[in-house]
Amino acid sequence: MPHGPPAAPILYTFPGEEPLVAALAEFIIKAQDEAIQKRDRFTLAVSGGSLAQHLAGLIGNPGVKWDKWHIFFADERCVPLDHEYSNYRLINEELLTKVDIPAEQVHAIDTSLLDDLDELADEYEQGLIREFANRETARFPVFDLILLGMGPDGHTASLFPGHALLTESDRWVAWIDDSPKPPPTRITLTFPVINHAHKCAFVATGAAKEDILHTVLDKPEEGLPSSRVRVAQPGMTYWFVDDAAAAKTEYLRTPFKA
Ligand SMILES: O=C1O[C@H](COP(=O)(O)O)[C@@H](O)[C@H](O)[C@H]1O
Repeated sequence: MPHGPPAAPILYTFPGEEPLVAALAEFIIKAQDEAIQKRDRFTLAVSGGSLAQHLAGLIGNPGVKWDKWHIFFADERCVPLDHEYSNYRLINEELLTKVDIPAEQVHAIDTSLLDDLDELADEYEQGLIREFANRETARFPVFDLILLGMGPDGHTASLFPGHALLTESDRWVAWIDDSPKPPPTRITLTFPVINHAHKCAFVATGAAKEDILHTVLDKPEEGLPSSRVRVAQPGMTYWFVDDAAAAKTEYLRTPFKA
């Protein structure tokens, strides 16, 4: 199906952690069911950071069909997989070690290439090509779902404010060696990939995110990275936010319905 201009993001707010985690699991399972019905598999890109702990509603959930899941990383820090900074380590500890997903369906970076960021990003992109080639005719891979976080500076994945990568229009996976947040070296999916997904969902919680959420949702013209996530239609962008993070935004709330 051809892609159209992006629709405005949908904002769901929740009174606390527990209802947000439950709703997010329902939302992910619905995306999974739609994907399996149409394509017999579920392709997901996950972020690191605080997102990992918000995936707890999937653990032990009978609705999840783990054998159909193919997990990539929206961004990864260029460190060994057991390093304290590794996004893989976080997701592995919080989720993957607690569920029954085939190991070959989890696509971590190739840590033998940590000394050559160009090679590392290229190898990760090749993994996407192997997964998506001949399945979608689009110029970019079309993930069923990309789960994103947002840093207090408005960054998402490893796309930071003011960085040259914000205008990348060709590569699927890019590297940086000047991340303002440690560690400096990272790879990241680029905006064209993120904005071609079937669905993209941000998760942001806590009062430390209230100012930046206000800017990102109410002043998109400022062009912060998280404001630039606008999935092309028929895809959609969603925000799962708790009341603390939503305290300052005046953006229209939508009642959650999976
Ligand atoms: O550095 C990163 O930060 C963002 C946001 O993290 P959070 O802990 O504030 O939610 C995260 O989404 C990204 O994957 C990570 O590499």
